[in-house]
Amino acid sequence: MKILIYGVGKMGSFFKDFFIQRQYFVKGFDVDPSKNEVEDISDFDVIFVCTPMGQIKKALEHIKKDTRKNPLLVDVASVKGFSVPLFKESGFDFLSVHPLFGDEANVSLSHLIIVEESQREEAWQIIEEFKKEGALITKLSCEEHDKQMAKIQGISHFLLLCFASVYEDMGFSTRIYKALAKLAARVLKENWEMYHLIQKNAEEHRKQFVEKILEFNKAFEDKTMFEKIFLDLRNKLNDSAFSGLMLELSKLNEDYSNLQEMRYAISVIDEVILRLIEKRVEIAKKIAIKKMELQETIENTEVEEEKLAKIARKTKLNSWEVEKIFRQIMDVTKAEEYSLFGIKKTIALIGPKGSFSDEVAVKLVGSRLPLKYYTNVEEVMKAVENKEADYGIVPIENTIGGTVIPTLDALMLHDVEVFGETKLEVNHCLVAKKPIDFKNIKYIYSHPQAVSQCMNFITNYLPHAEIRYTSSTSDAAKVLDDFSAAIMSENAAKLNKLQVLRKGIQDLQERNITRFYLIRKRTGNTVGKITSLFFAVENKPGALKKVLDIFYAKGFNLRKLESRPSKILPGDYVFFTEVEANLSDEDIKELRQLTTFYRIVGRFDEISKLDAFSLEG
Ligand SMILES: O=C(O)C(=O)C[C@]1(C(=O)O)C=C[C@@H](O)C=C1
Repeated sequence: MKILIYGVGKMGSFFKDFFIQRQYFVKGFDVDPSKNEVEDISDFDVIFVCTPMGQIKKALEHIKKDTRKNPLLVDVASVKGFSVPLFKESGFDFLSVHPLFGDEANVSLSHLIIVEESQREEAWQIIEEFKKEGALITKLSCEEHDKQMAKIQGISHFLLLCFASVYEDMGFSTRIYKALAKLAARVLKENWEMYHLIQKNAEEHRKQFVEKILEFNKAFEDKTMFEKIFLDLRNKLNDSAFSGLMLELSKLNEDYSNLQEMRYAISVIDEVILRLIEKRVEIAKKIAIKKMELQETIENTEVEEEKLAKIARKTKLNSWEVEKIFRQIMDVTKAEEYSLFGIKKTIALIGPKGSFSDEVAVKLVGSRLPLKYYTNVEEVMKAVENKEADYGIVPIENTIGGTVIPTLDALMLHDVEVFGETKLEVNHCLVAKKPIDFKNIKYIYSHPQAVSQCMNFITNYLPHAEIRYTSSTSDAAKVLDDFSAAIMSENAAKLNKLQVLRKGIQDLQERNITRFYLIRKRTGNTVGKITSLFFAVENKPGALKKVLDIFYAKGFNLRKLESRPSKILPGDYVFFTEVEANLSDEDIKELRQLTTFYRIVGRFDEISKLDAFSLEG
């Protein structure tokens, strides 16, 4: 296919380069000899007529006179009411298009409006090339095209010409003033006849525009009116960017044959997903304001779980993976909802939702702070130490199971401090997917600590069942089948939609209390009626007694005393104690003399509510 570009101005050059880059045979013809590449225009299959509008008629006459073939002509003029009749009169087959270009940063074709189609093979090939480039194709009638262009071009040119008339170069400028001057200069470089034709079509739009200017001129005298107009316009432009994108989306089809087209389609879809997530967040922020007014928590797990279940039912894809995406979207949404109220702090705890730590967190902050779930104490401590989370909740002791050793060991290793403690009464329940006789339960799933707290019940009622440990009580929910049961809190059972077979199965009825530490990255500034610390003494008789004597002499009661291997030498131990006193610098000085090592883990009081707004740190 041999292509002639008739008129090698700005538009002509674009088409010339476009087809040369795609390996076509292309020549330029121009009245300017420096741009002209051919003497003979008779042997071309396609001729793009890119002359100024006032010269189209002459160009068509020239082509008619000189051509031997029956070329397909391409009309690229921007006022179709003017050009199309001329092409029709010429008697040639022609394709009439209006190419629209991308923004400043992207000068390639972004949109091709087809006004007159042609059944010729060459026309199909040309349009395919534009589609491959990623141009969106819209079909409009001649009248419709000119009507829309009269508005789009007519008003913007009018505005720029008015601006040019008041523009003054003052040697300094703002970005917007400069940008407008640049745009106006661009318009003024073009052929005035074409711009006059555009303005002729835009008479009505110009009139409306001038009326609007006068209306605004009056309204802007009033501050409230200005604010209203300003904010309404802001919304209008936001929405129009969005609806433009949706229009692009609606034009995508699945009939692609080439990689570039498919990639473009996906990039449009990605952009739509992104804008939809942003829109989703904006609406959720409005929900957040309502929730605050109604004193409801930001997080509503019931709403979330219901939505996720619905999504999983609806998707044709891997529902587990799709659910993960939506969980992530909800996390982003919640973070934005929280930040609306200036809440950016997060709490790390052992999850999943419904765990005992989760119950504590909800009790402490009423889920006014975003919660980050981890699988074990070590991970929670690391998250706090690395500032992935601002606070952490870790279990330290249970009335039945005793000290939570992994917590002690992790406190020793990580750069965190305890700034508070809180207690939770733990009530274990035996749960299952549906009602089941105890004798038919083959397996019991739960966390080792929960199992150890319910041993009497298990021995008496479920002696035949095999115990299988899981990393958390509510993780057990995931592995349940029709012949197994799990031990977890009533809260976790509710969250996992499980049946409670028996409540309160723990050995010590009413007294199964777990104590939790509230931790944060070490600041060294903790205060409270209790001090937690590690210390080590020389390996000789009476060394520990001397330390204990200090506490005795000062009348400090010890709530707890544990020893843990130092993990350096066999037989080497580190002691952990909770002293019922706010140890002063003086107390610590005395300690230093009698110990080989000591470390204050924190001074703290019992906390029953954490005020998300006044948390320091
Ligand atoms: O429905 C709400 O309350 C919301 O704030 C929205 C949303 C969500 O992203 O879907 C976010 C937080 C809630 O936990 C539940 C749902």
